[in-house]
Amino acid sequence: MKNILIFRKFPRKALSPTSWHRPHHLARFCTTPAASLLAPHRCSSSPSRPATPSRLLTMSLPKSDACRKSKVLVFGAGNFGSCLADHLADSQHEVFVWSRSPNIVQSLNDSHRNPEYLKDHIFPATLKAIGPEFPTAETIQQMDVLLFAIPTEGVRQTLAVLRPALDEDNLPLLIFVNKGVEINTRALTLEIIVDTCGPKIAKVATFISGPSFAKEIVRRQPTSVSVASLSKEAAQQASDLFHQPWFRCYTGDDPIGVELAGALKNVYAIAAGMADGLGFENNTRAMLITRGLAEMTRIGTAYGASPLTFLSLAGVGDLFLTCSSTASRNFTVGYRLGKGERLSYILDTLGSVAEGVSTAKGLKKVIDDLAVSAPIASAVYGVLHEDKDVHEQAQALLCLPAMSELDLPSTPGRPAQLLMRKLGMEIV
Ligand SMILES: NC(=O)c1ccc[n+]([C@@H]2O[C@H](COP(=O)([O-])OP(=O)(O)OC[C@H]3O[C@@H](n4cnc5c(N)ncnc54)[C@H](O)[C@@H]3O)[C@@H](O)[C@H]2O)c1
Ligand SMILES: O=P(O)(O)OC[C@H](O)CO
Repeated sequence: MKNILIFRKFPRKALSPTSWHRPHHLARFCTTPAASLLAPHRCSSSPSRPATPSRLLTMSLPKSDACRKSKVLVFGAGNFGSCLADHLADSQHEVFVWSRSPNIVQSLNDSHRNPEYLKDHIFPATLKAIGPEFPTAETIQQMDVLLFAIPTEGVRQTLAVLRPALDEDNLPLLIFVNKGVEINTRALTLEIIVDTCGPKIAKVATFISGPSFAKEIVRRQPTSVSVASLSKEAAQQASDLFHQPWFRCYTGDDPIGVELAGALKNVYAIAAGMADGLGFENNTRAMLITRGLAEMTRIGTAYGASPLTFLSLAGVGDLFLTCSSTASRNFTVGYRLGKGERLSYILDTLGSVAEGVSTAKGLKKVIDDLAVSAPIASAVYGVLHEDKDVHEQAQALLCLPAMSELDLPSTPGRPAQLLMRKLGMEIV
């Protein structure tokens, strides 16, 4: 696969080994009695800033190019944008976060708190918020890394505004963490990037996905993610940027699979939540996770992704997390539907995005186009967007005829091949 690397060498300054081994907020939680090593604890000078289990303080990463300081601009100060900005600022990078909300910008800068998301968390004082105006071309051009943490429906518009500020011969690293499919076009983010920024930029775009609740990352609970790009070098650089003992990165070259997995698992999390809300128990959840994985793999393979990607952190890892926790917004939407609440009321009161609701719509078109069997996703679509009764959909699923367990489509790959052609590349 031929690939031209065009992004700028980053970062510029080397971190000192001390700061690398002990990110700044951890330095405030120095020694801890052995008995409390595993319990998150608090520092008297910063009472609400939670610590990493302190034995991590003794861990260090090998010195490499990663031990350098980058200038990062995060688009979106919601749960995930704020949490990743926090993580990178703690790793001594110079981090800016853009928000459309003047209230969030002011509060992050003045009191180091986000008044709408992760409200209990105190962010590093080094983190700077900008907005509500879109960042200027001058600001964008100073960055080594642009990190997009906004819902998929906002990516096309954001990239269209941003594009004139990008110099194809001197690109920052571009990282996307959204997990969804665009409703009207059924496009993945890689395709949105090709459409708005062109193939040269899309070839180096990098996608991070995996089991990663924002509220646990800010408490430095050990977390792992998949980092995928068509450019090996871009994936490695993104991994170097994020990798820490409590945030482990695993690189790969199947961005289409990683993206699809991240988007699809949200739909199955809604299904698992519905089952819980209806009163079904553990066997049923395990069935939904396993059959959901089979569906995801079938859809992904028909699309042209590698079936193995669905066994990754972005695949089964995130599916397992999101289908088994009430901390998931998608699971919560399903649970409340199962309990009989109306979707419009649930979305009005959720306070944050549940990407599975819009993805189920885009995904339905993908499933129909591919003529792939995805009864669980279709049932979720029926409840969300065709006003079908959740009990009836569950019953219809349970009454499906017996089938073969591990069928994969025999002629996979059309949409991915079309996308690769747009990129001037072929799947090998
Ligand atoms: N929260 C998590 O734990 C988590 C983990 C991994 C991935 N993600 C993914 O990250 C993405 C963002 O999720 P989140 O949890 O931060 O959502 P959120 O609802 O908490 O925040 C979304 C942010 O994006 C902003 N936004 C929305 N539309 C926008 C637009 N058109 N232009 C600019 N900004 C816009 C909102 O104002 C808000 O600040 C989603 O795709 C989600 O699936 C979230
Ligand atoms: O709260 P959810 O359902 O959007 O899940 C958040 C993340 O995607 C979990 O990895």
